[in-house]
Amino acid sequence: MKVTVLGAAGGIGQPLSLLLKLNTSIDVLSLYDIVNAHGVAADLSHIPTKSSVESYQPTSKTDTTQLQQALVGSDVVVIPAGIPRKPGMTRDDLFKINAGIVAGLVNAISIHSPKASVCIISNPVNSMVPLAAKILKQNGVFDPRKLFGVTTLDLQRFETFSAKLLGVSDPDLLKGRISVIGGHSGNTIVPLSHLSNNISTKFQQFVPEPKDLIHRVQFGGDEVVKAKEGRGSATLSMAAAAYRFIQTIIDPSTRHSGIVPESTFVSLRGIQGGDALADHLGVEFFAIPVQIGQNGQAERIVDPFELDFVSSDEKKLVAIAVKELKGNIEKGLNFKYDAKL
Ligand SMILES: NC(=O)C1=CN([C@@H]2O[C@H](COP(=O)(O)OP(=O)(O)OC[C@H]3O[C@@H](n4cnc5c(N)ncnc54)[C@H](O)[C@@H]3O)[C@@H](O)[C@H]2O)C=CC1
Ligand SMILES: O=C([O-])CC(=O)C(=O)O
Repeated sequence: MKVTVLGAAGGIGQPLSLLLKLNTSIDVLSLYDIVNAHGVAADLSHIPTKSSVESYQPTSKTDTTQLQQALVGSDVVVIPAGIPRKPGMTRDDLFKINAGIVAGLVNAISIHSPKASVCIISNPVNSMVPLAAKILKQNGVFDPRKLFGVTTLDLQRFETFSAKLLGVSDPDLLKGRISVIGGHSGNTIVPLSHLSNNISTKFQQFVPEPKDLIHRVQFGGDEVVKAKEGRGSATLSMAAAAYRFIQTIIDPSTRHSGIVPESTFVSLRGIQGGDALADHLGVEFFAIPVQIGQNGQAERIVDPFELDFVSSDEKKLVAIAVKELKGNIEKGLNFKYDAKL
């Protein structure tokens, strides 16, 4: 099992690489960054776990061999490369710079590790995943079951804040019993609390007016950006979230036994159950609970609408989310990337 982190020396990349180094299912941990990849790898290589750590860093602006070597033979590639927000910025403000970075990396993936599962963390996720899908498609290697936008941090926040309000001492108990669907920015983030009768009743009892909770989940990222006062956005909680998601891809035994699996932002068509959902929602990309198969691919969409897990109030939030998502998706698809630049 070879896992490659692109952007490994960053605020998310470093703690995420640490967590991956501690995972005993991984044989090779491949770290790539345009700065300090070797330093991070040297540091991690002093941890006595099974995996070997390799590092790759371009020696000039035109050096593509390092990225190629980092990617070759990868089973999973994670992308936390790109700039983070500062106070006053939206995730959409990151689009121009991050689209160029992500497009270049995904283009290289399509050439050097076309069969890898690709997990995109870089913002804005709502646009980066459509952009990545387009590039993979153009290069003839797109498998919608292997492209994931990592939205697990929204779920982590919903679990954390809900557990406090519900008086649940161990937030783990909520895993698979609440969910977050839609996308990964403000109004596109839709928390769902009606997955199980038990939990739904608890919410009615302890959170009869969920507006504040929903708002906190939707804008949890801003809370961290503000608290960091210009020194970036969520990194540690994000590393934990990405690790949680990657674990479900590389190690089926870590999957929780809740009512629904965890959500991820995917290209719906091409995944079992995706056509019906795309037709129902009127969007091609959406964060939705996805059953991950033995080989780490999205096997089946577990549709919370079909299961009648979405309340009428939540459906109104979904309608708002879909409206905004359409623009985000279009923006990603319209980005012009010239591989020769
Ligand atoms: N999906 C989610 O829930 C979340 C996403 N994010 C996003 O993750 C991204 C990274 O955030 P941080 O780690 O805090 O930023 P950071 O600035 O600390 O790290 C980014 C890293 O990417 C590297 N990088 C830049 N261009 C590169 C390239 N072409 N190839 C390889 N590496 C490259 C930089 O050298 C740097 O080490 C941001 O876009 C941020 O908005 C952040 C939190 C949550
Ligand atoms: O808010 C940001 O820019 C980073 C992010 O995506 C999050 O923390 O959810």
